[in-house]
Amino acid sequence: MTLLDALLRSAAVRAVDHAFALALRRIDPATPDAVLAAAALAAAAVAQGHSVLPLACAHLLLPDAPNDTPPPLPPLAEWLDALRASRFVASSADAASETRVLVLEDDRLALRRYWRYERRLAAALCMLGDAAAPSPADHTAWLEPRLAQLFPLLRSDPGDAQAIAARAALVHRVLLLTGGPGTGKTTTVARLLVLAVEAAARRGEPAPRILLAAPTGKAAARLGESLRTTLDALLDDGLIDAATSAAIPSAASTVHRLLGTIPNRSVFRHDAAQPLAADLVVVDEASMVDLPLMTKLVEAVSRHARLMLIGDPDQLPSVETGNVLSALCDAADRTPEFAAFPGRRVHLHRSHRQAAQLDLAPLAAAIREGEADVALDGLAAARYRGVEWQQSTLRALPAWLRQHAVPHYRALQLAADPQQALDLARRYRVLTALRAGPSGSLALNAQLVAMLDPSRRGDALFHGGLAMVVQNSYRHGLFNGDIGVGWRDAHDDRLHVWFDTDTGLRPFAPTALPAHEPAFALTVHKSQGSEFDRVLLVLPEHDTRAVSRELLYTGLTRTREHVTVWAGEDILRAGIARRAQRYSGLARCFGGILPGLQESTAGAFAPPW
Ligand SMILES: Nc1ncnc2c1ncn2[C@@H]1O[C@H](COP(=O)(O)OP(=O)(O)OP(=O)(O)O)[C@@H](O)[C@H]1O
Repeated sequence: MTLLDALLRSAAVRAVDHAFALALRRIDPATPDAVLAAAALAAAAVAQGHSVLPLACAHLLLPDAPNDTPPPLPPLAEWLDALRASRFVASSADAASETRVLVLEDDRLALRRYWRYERRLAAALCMLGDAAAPSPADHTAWLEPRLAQLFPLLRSDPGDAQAIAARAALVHRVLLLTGGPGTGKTTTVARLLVLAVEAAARRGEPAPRILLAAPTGKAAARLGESLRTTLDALLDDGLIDAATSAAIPSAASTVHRLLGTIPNRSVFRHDAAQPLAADLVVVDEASMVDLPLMTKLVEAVSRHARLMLIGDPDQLPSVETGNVLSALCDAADRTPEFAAFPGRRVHLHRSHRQAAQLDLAPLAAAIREGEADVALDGLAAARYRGVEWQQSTLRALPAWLRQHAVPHYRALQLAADPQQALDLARRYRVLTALRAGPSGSLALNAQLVAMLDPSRRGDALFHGGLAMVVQNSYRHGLFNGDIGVGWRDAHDDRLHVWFDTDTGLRPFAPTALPAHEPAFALTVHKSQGSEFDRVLLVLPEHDTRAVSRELLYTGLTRTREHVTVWAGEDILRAGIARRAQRYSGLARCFGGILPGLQESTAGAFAPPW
């Protein structure tokens, strides 16, 4: 059997990756098996979120199922020789040739499409950063006293990161504002927007046109609400005037909507030729934005505008390709020694959220730092308020679900109207590490559906049922991850599924819904950008690569009040030891050497490609 076929058989590549390699073989039947296998693996890597495949690490991408041993890969030197000799493989120097669908840099193989996205993104960021930045000298006289008013901590702590972020936002065209939950990212954004408006007024200019966006409708709604609450408090305290408050929008939209989707096209209305009508673009939950979307977003920001990307790079990266926010943070952190990132990153460390019921921060920190003993000791001693550890088996789970989860979901059926049902749905959610298998979201959804409405055969289209759309449908204005509630109208007994969309609460006929599945149990990946009062986090019984530090951190931090962790000690320990590695070439695009990448020179960045 060829290596290519063996990879398909062991599920190391998908049928679609295999078909991609076969298409290359049809073009050139003499293409060696090693090249075809590398092509299929590079395509499979994209599906796992990697934008490049370091061939030396390719074995790490093979499935880790205990009884399905993946085939051995070719020795690296031979593999590289075969690739270099292939008509389908470009080195970056001759990457302009369109027939070369793969690009090989050192031992890093990429699909040309994603290689180009990374370069386009880096070029677009450099264009923004290159544009003349306003001189900080304009503001200095008034800025410091004003900062001290808006950021009172500055008086006792000159290193207050929130104030540093605000200062940076006035100077840099590109700002990455990062931090964990409750570290004050939104609070800081509100205040730095105030400063941007006031700075323009002091220069005698009109207020900057500000646009706010987030990858999902839920995250956008949360950003808008949270900014408005902060601004209203500043207004009430007399710290800003009504004109300043009015200059800052209180509505955020999804990134797709901001860019203007065109039905059935992957390009948007706004691009470099038709940039967004904005002087300042703020994108929250940026860790969820994948590489192609981030590229199109940054290209659509006008050359004279500023861009702020807000997010938590410790969370799992976007389900799609590219650990974009993390890669940009990497590049920013290594500037100027190793890279030339055209902006600034400010990280907020301190959590300010005071929840009487929940003390998650020390556990989240131990997991982030990989300190398994600290985390497990704390869990075993019930030291983290609001965190409960159930070291139980999956066999015991259905009874627990019936007792603890089902009452929350039953409450949806008794709600007064669809809006109240959707509000109630935010109170509780079962989260899983995996989609498949006995601990996966598919199995737990099937159990929960059967408990809630035994007449259903697995779908959630019943009164009070929660359904999640799993594909983008621009026609419906529904996007992958949007969750709706089934609602039977008392007058005509017809069931509709109601969604909170960009344009408000909307009903959809079940037959008209895009692809969907029950949403009583969500994978942690799908839960990103959402928060719930209470969460049950279910881990598998056998160790798997999917359980990582980032997955645990993201799953736990979805909760506002209480989380139950259903997991054995071994799984937790293995998960805390593992990092959700994503391979990306983006940081290298900023013309730097990153440690471990074995580059010999730090070439200067030279856009555009
Ligand atoms: N410097 C500060 N001093 C006191 N309280 C603060 C400070 N910064 C933020 N807070 C409070 O901490 C809470 C969390 O702040 P905020 O919502 O801005 O955090 P966030 O990082 O945006 O959170 P999320 O992860 O939910 O997006 C809010 O109640 C806010 O008022």
